[in-house]
Amino acid sequence: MQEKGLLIVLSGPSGVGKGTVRKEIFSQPDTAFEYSVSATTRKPREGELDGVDYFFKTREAFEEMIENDQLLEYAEYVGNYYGTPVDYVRKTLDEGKDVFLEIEVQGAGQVRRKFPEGLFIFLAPPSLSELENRIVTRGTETEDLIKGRMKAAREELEMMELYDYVVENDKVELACERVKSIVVAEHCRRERVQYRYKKMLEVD
Ligand SMILES: Nc1nc2c(ncn2[C@@H]2O[C@H](COP(=O)(O)OP(=O)(O)O)[C@@H](O)[C@H]2O)c(=O)[nH]1
Ligand SMILES: Nc1ncnc2c1ncn2[C@@H]1O[C@H](COP(=O)(O)OP(=O)(O)O)[C@@H](O)[C@H]1O
Repeated sequence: MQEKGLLIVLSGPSGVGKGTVRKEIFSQPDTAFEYSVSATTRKPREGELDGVDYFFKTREAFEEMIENDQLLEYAEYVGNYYGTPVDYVRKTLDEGKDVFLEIEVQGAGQVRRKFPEGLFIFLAPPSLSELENRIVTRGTETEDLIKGRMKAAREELEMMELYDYVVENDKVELACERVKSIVVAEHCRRERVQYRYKKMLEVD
């Protein structure tokens, strides 16, 4: 039987740099994880592509996905739905590949209940003021939305203790290295290595 891949969940407050760290990880040629593209009802930002950055959906289409049980998790965040299509995740894990989710903390909580064997990594900002700087300098939000995101961020930071690992995103390259090292260590810690040896011993 094919050994299953590892479900890696990167979460943390909005504006901490999840998207930035994820893009950097996936731009590196030695990264062997598969990225799970999320569905959302938020409008595409300039340069974003359907099916690459997100599957952009209407509210009706998204609600249909919820009703048809097509989402592993979903959350409504600052007025929009975000969710993880479940088929891709299951299929890819069954193929023995690691799947990487980059999602906000409500959704990560749902994934934890469904996939307790997943690897849950919390990306933390160096400070609250730096988090606010990042949300402001990104410049995609109005003042009201920034306030909403900061309020959510404070609550989200309290969820940190439910995670397997906390990675500080001080410098993007360092944060990426930490995430990748954790995944390597996790593979060594779990049955994967033992499983391979068991197979070898069975053959001999
Ligand atoms: N629960 C959940 N959250 C998601 C998903 N995809 C993206 N998010 C999160 O939704 C939040 C808002 O995303 P977005 O509008 O792209 O803004 P940004 O990531 O803050 O630039 C971020 O915290 C994302 O990580 C998903 O499939 N499920
Ligand atoms: N380590 C970092 N140092 C400084 N700025 C960062 C760092 N990581 C991300 N940023 C910036 O912070 C802002 C928010 O990052 P983003 O990846 O959109 O966050 P998230 O996906 O968590 O909402 C962006 O302007 C990004 O360039």
